[in-house]
Amino acid sequence: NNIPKMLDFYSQFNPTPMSIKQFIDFGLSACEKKSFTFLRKELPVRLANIMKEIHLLPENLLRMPSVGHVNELYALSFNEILEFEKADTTSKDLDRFCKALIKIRNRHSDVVVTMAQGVLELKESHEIDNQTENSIQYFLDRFYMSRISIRMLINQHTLLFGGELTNDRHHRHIGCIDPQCDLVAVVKDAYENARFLCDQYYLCSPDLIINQHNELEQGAPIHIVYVPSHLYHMLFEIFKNAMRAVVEYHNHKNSDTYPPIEVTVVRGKEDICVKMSDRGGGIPRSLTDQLFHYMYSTAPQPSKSDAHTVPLAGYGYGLPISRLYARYFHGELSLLSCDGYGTDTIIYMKALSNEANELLPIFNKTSSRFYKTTIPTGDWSHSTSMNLRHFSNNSS
Ligand SMILES: N#Cc1c[nH]c2ncccc12
Repeated sequence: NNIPKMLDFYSQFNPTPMSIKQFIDFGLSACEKKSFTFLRKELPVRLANIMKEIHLLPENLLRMPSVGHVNELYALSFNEILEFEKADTTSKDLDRFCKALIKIRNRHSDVVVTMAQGVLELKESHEIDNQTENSIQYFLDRFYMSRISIRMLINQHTLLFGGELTNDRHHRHIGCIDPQCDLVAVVKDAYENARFLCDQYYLCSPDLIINQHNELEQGAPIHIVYVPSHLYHMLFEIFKNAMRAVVEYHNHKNSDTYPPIEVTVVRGKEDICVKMSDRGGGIPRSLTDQLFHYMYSTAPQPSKSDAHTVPLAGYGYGLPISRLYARYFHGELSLLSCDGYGTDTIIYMKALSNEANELLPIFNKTSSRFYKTTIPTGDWSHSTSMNLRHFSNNSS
């Protein structure tokens, strides 16, 4: 196929966001033909929307070898799905479609790391100005959100129709969604795994206290219709950062006991929150934004040989991508730190599955304009002494 023409065609359409409720209802009626008919249009639309944006990247990033490689992967996958444009819905075609989706998912498994390498190649070869950094931050948030959404669609289809037996532990799951996800159980699971790494690296780890508050049913366990693997990913990342902060902060204070990490799970009418509070010394407000910056978080990764010395929390892309998982279904991940004391990190999720809509990037004039405009000069005062340059030196 002539890719540029097809790219222009499919990028004209806006992606169609699904809510968790729609994923559940669709999964319960489980019609493979309907799913196939939806995906053979929706997947090319989502791929084309983000591929058009890749081509708008700052020239020097686009020229990086790793970014070129990712571009090729997307073109290949885009083409492979277009093979099914005219296919009818015989069971043979449906089976080939499933196999193609699994092949595409595997092809793209390393894309997060490959893009990070592309950013590193740029960092090591060019001076990065503010506009480039802003474009990269804007792009990667949208690129990784698009990727989360495409992998969600592929996982739902292959889990529902791919013939892979769902292990009985998850017989009630609809694809990768658990209609009765037990939040406290996921918190404990993420804590145990992060604690294992912490013990291995620091030979100690902070304890865990879990509080629950169910505003709608006093004392009842708190469940949510959600994707457990997304919640786990966010909690595991935050636990690693919190444990590292607590142990490193208290080690240099030569205290041998660590304040526990407190997790509070709250169910409200509109939001379900998981707040994690640590007394790990916190970080200054001037640095909190950087935790979510891809440029700042991109450092040469340790090679496989010294993998055992990988820091517990490397501030890799874990936090920015965890925030994307929270935002993907219209939630949020907020980090509120008190420098000198500790940090609260709150994961917000929608309590109602019909409000948990996918949040998808749209390629249009607005997004294109972002890459072209220069950042407006500041319109708030600065604290430098420059303001005093018209006055005599006030130290005299
Ligand atoms: N995520 C997360 C964090 C949780 N606690 C932290 N303390 C210092 C820096 C980052 C964190």
